[in-house]
Amino acid sequence: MNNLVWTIAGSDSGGGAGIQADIKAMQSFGVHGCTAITALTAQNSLGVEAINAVSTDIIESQLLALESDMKAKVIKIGMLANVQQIQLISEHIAHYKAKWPVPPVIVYDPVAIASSGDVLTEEDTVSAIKECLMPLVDVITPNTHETQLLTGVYLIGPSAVKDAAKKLLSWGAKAVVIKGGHWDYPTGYCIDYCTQNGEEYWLGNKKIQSPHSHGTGCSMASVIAACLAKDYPLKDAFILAKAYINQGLKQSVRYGEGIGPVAHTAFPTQLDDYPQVIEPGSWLGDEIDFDVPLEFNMAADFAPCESKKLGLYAVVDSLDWLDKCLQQGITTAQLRVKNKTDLELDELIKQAVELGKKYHAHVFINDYWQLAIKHGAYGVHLGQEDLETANLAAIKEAGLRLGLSTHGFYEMLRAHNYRPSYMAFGAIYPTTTKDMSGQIQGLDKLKKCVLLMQSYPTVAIGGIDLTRASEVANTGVGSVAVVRAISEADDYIEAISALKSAINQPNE
Ligand SMILES: Cc1ncc(COP(=O)(O)OP(=O)(O)O)c(N)n1
Ligand SMILES: Cc1nc(C(=O)O)sc1CCOP(=O)(O)O
Ligand SMILES: [Mg+2]
Repeated sequence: MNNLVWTIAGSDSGGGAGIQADIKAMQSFGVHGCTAITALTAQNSLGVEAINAVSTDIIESQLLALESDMKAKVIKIGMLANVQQIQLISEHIAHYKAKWPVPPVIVYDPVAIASSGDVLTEEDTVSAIKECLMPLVDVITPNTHETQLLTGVYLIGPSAVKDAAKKLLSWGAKAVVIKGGHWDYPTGYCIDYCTQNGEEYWLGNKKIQSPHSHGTGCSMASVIAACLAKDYPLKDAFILAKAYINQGLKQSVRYGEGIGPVAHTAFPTQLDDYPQVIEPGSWLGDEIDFDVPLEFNMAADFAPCESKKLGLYAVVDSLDWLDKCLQQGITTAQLRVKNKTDLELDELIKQAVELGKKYHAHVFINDYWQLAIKHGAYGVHLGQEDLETANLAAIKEAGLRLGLSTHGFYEMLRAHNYRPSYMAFGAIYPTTTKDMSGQIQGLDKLKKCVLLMQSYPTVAIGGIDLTRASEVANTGVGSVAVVRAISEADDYIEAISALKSAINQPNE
């Protein structure tokens, strides 16, 4: 895996922002940072005394040295000190995008520096950014001040944020993250916005009251760049960058007489540091005028599961398989049927519930929450797309448990808003049971998610078989859900027994 990230940015002699912050943030996320320095700033904790632009020849020599030997997977661009620099960098990036075997992903964090002339307030700089650089940018990460300077849109509220983002997209950026750290909207909160491929996400948390916040913008963009280099989707990179900054603000200290730098720490492991995914129906959602979907019935705090560790979890597509699994002592199972008529479904779900009662097992019904309520199932399992349409209030009122699917950090935090009865993480490995391409999590992410969601029963699913079950269980996850490891086994009775042993579940 290519874990090389370049930062093309200015040096901060005070060590809190620019190149210095970028390298520290990248290091925290396990990527190797290379640099091409555009300016040598003279600054300390009290302010910027000088910005000494590096000549385009010297910048070019740094880029050529890196290109010949250390091609980047992601390039983060920070301070560009003048129009000549913007043009030079744009030409080089255009070349990389056209000629490299794997074109780099470009994260552009425009830097407005308020001292001896702010580059973003000069009209020819903004035109050069707009015309030369923006069409090459994959993700632009301005703060609210930089957004206003670039777009001319005054950010009086959330709809203005969306308008400004649309403008940046129309100039060619593929995705926009607008950092709300300096915004104080709503009062006492910090909300951030991201839009990509026609989707938009808002994150929010209470403002962390630390004056020592120098370098937060550069660091946040660098974490996004590092996470993209590690193949996280942008919405997860966005979450992790916010959590890293929140963690760093809590640990920040001053070194000079003025404002200290955000602290550089490690991968965030405390749920408290993670932002909230803002959803319709929530307090923050109302504050930022979210449209509530027509059929949306928000509910949270679903009935708990009997046990924190659900053990071997059989996901089956017929009553025959349900019966066979329960007969072998499996205590958690799911009926997951697709493409049946309403009449067939009604009968199947009724009988699945009866089988659960017969064997004193916990049977979840996938997707069909109305029939699960009608027949008094133990619980339902829903996907993220169901959250907008299912009547969650009715599921909760009927006392059914709710299991939710998640694929990554964004979906995990979204699911956490609903306080489900268990949280499922997938797909851990590639699987042929369902198209999960682009959503493979692996063991490292599973371990991180399980730690963050340790207050829930946790379930791992996707591509798990006998050879992998024990390494999955070693992440601390409380349950391993399987389809083919049972249904395609030569001897399903042996397979069930071996899977239970592999995850250290006693065979009752
Ligand atoms: C235990 C468990 N985890 C995840 C899923 C997937 O559910 P969903 O995202 O709703 O997708 P479909 O199963 O409906 O295709 C699951 N069923 N069970
Ligand atoms: C149904 C399902 N859901 C997944 C998710 O990640 O949400 S992966 C998956 C398929 C699991 O089948 P197998 O054990 O045969 O790989
Ligand atoms: Mg489903």
